[in-house]
Amino acid sequence: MLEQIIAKKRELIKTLPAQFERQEKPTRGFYQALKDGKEQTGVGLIAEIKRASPSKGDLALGMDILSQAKLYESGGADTISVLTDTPFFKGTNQDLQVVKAVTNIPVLRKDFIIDERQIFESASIGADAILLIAAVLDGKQIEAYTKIATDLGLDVLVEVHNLEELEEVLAYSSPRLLGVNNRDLKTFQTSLDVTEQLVKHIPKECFVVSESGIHKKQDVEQVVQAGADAMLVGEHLVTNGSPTETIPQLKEGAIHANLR
Ligand SMILES: O=C(O)c1ccccc1NCC(=O)[C@H](O)[C@H](O)COP(=O)(O)O
Repeated sequence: MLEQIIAKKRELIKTLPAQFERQEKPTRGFYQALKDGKEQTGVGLIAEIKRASPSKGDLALGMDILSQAKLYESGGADTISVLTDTPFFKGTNQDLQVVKAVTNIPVLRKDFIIDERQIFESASIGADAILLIAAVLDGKQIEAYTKIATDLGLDVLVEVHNLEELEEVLAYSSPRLLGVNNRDLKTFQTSLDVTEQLVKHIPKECFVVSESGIHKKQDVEQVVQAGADAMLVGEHLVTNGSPTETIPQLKEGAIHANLR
């Protein structure tokens, strides 16, 4: 699946312009917002706008992005992730622009970045942070792309799925924000044990985000207890009623973990 996604991405990148306009406005601090969220509630939250996915198909095709984003913010999300990939996730760059315009919290562009022009594009559409995936980039590319993003004022979330990817990343850079994705990209199964296992190998200075497969407060308790500082939640928040109720419920899991 990942190979198919990347093959399609390569085709689309050919159509990107060589240059993009710089944003006038300064970016919102994505990393800082997650840190503040952790300090205030025990766990930072990246709430995801996810219309569809390769593993689950259509999740929330008719979702009103504008009100969903506002509900994320008023429900207590510290930041928002927007999947901008169209062929596999049915998201768009415009989704991100809408989210940025109607909220005051930082926005992550969640896409499959394999070319530096996509980083300039991310800045031009108003992203405050980008995702770099170790399953599709080597350590050197992650180091180089992080520099480009940082120079543009963007924060970077580096994502790993296993120890091999983690070691490759750490051999070339020291990411401030490290995402551990609990989804196996071959089987699509999610297991929070991935966070438990990998956190032990992550330097203490990294701010760890547990990503995917988080659906209830017990899941949050498990990943926070394991050492995660923040979580990235998509499916649960787009399919389970109002985020003003589901977000506080999830965040409660951190209180339980920290009380132990
Ligand atoms: O979600 C998928 O099916 C998927 C398949 C292949 C590559 C990436 C995929 N998802 C991207 C994500 O990382 C998740 O959207 C994100 O972590 C939220 O996960 P969830 O809370 O389980 O929706």
